[in-house]
Amino acid sequence: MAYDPLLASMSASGAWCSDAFTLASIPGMGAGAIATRPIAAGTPLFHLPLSYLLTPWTSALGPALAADGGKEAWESLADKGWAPLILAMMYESSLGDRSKWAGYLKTMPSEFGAPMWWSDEELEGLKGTDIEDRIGKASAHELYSTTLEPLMRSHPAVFPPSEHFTLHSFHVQGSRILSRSFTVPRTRAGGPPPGTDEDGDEEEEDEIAVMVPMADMLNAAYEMDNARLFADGGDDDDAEGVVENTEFGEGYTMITTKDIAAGEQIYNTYASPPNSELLRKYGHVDDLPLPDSILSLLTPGELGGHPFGNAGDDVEVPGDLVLAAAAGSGLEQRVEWWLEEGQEDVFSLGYPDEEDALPPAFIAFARLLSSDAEWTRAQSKGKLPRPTLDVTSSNIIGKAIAARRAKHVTTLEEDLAIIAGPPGRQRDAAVVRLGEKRVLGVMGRLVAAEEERLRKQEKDEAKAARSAKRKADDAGRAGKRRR
Ligand SMILES: C[S@@+](CC[C@H](N)C(=O)[O-])C[C@H]1O[C@@H](n2cnc3c(N)ncnc32)[C@H](O)[C@@H]1O
Repeated sequence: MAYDPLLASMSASGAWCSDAFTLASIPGMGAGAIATRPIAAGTPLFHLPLSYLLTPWTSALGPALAADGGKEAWESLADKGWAPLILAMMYESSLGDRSKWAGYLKTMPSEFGAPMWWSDEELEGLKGTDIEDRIGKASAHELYSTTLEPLMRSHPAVFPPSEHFTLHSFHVQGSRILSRSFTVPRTRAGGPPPGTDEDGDEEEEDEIAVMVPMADMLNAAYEMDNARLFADGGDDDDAEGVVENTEFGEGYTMITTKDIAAGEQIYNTYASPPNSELLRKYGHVDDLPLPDSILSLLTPGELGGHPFGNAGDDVEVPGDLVLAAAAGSGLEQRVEWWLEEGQEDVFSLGYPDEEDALPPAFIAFARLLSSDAEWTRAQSKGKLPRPTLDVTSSNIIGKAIAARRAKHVTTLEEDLAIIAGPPGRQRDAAVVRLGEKRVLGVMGRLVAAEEERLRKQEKDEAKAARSAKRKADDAGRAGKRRR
């Protein structure tokens, strides 16, 4: 069967795999893992030794380049993000059956739904969404042409002319990493231990992207995860003791976190990102039944007979829209101060939960721009403004939300009509747009209601103060008359 090479490659590398699940084709999701019998929570499904993770240090590329006089060239990639892993995957693919990961590489997709692969016309559908400026095709291309291509050209013995060393293959491997990699501490990937800083203290170990065969065959959907990858050896804070019960050596083990019925799909978690991020990285969107707590916040127009979406959706409101909404002069100095304090220049809005509706930093920023008293206090005390809404800051935030909403070029009706149609890239883009518009709509109304309440409160307080003053004046006049 199609996945036999992966299983064979796993067992040849000292990995272990339970027969409590099988890999199968799942409509709309590619391959996925299905339970072949009931599985209790806490059951290991497969285990991989560290040496079977595909990383820049476990790959045969480093030694091959060193043997060809390319040690320094290889090491020069260390601060170039995914470049070493992409090159290692290109190289391992070129080895064919001589690669330790041959069976794994054969099961990997070469076609992707992520916008990196969309035509210009398809990309039009993402106008105004959070993905629009984050696709990163141009910067990826630059990494290839300025760094990887020259390195490969300097070592033709390691990189002979081959379909595996082209720009296309570079993008394929990059997309595999984007949609399937895991991050692990550098030393567990086979990398060098952290160095020391100028005080002689050990630097914090960084996390790097690696490929984890079989673990990347699991799909995910919002809060549906029933298994997770745990680090054997106890460096996983979330392991909750389950790891100590496994009999495996150092490596990673996929363990069920819930009881799973026979025939049910086994889901990992991708950390429940919003649809914009799901589409950008993984090439799909979550269009699942929304909870009543969200549905009740939508207008009939936003609902549009489609009670589905991603409860984890969010939208970013850039700080410059807040600055424009504040519309004051000399505010750039306040923005500079804010950034020097290490604060973000974008504010992420999601559906409100009971505790926090607006991010406190969003309110604090709006207050910094709108209140001279807060600005004076910020400068003299070095403190961020209090994250408490007043009429002016809620008005500014409302305007910034409206300005962010205006970046979407389609209407709700157009989006909903596309969503009612066939699946595909256009529909995925419309699902992203609808989710963003819903979040902005909900948050815009919430802020407007708060502004209204605060205005009324201000008016009532002013009225009460006037009436108290009148009473005091009347009492004063009466007192004078009595005297
Ligand atoms: C880590 S891989 C999972 C295995 C993958 N299905 C395969 O065939 O190799 C992630 C990819 O699986 C697909 N996928 C995962 N979860 C999905 C979902 N809920 N709906 C649709 N596709 C999904 C997406 O193509 C995503 O890029």
